[in-house]
Amino acid sequence: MSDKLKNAKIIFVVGGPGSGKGTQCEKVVAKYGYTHLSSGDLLRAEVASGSERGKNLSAIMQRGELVPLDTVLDMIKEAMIAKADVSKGYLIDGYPREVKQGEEFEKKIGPPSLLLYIDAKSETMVKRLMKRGETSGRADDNEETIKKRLDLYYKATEPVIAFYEGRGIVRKIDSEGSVDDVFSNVAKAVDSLK
Ligand SMILES: Nc1ncnc2c1ncn2[C@@H]1O[C@H](COP(=O)(O)OP(=O)(O)O)[C@@H](O)[C@H]1O
Ligand SMILES: Nc1ncnc2c1ncn2[C@H]1C[C@H](O)[C@@H](COP(=O)(O)OP(=O)(O)O)O1
Ligand SMILES: [Mg+2]
Repeated sequence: MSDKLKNAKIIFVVGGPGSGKGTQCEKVVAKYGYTHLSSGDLLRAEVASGSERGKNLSAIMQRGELVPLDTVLDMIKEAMIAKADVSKGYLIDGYPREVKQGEEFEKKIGPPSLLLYIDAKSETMVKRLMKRGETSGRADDNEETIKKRLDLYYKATEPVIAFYEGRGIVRKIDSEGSVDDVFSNVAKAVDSLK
């Protein structure tokens, strides 16, 4: 356990690909000043660095699969420590994507105070990702990979919700409405933390 993160306020942001996690996190940062760490963004930065590790990660992500737990957890922990002196709290976006990731995170860093479950219909997520794919330049925003990512989400990530529901820290947010309507409910959930 790293002392610097001992009492850090941690919010897990969990939801399917294209549910709106990143969009809502940006609005939480603007309003509350939290530190937004997106597992996907950290991984894409590693890929962009051209490192050997990045090459391996890129192949996995293009297949819509999960990268190794230790890799993504170490990257998140490193990024959290780097901001520990200035952070008001952390939005961990896109992690955990399976129950054992949550367990490992809690062993190495600490427990979450809240889990924001960003919930959208499958067809909505596909529609949004296909649209995002027109401009994102992401190798995983294509029909075939989107399907794999959705399958993986329902199989591996939805059990994360149930795991934390047992602790009473899950706030389910309907993400079908407009960005602002969704955010008004996200803000209520974050305010409940104060
Ligand atoms: N409430 C919403 N209504 C319509 N489009 C949305 C909404 N939230 C996000 N989007 C769009 O859907 C795509 C996926 O959103 P994003 O925040 O990247 O989701 P995630 O991080 O969960 O994959 C983006 O192009 C984003 O602009
Ligand atoms: N916690 C995690 N464990 C394993 N792989 C992860 C991960 N977070 C992200 N990845 C990999 C698999 C994802 O399909 C890919 C993109 O992640 P992302 O940017 O969070 O996707 P999205 O924002 O579209 O939901 O990176
Ligand atoms: Mg995202």
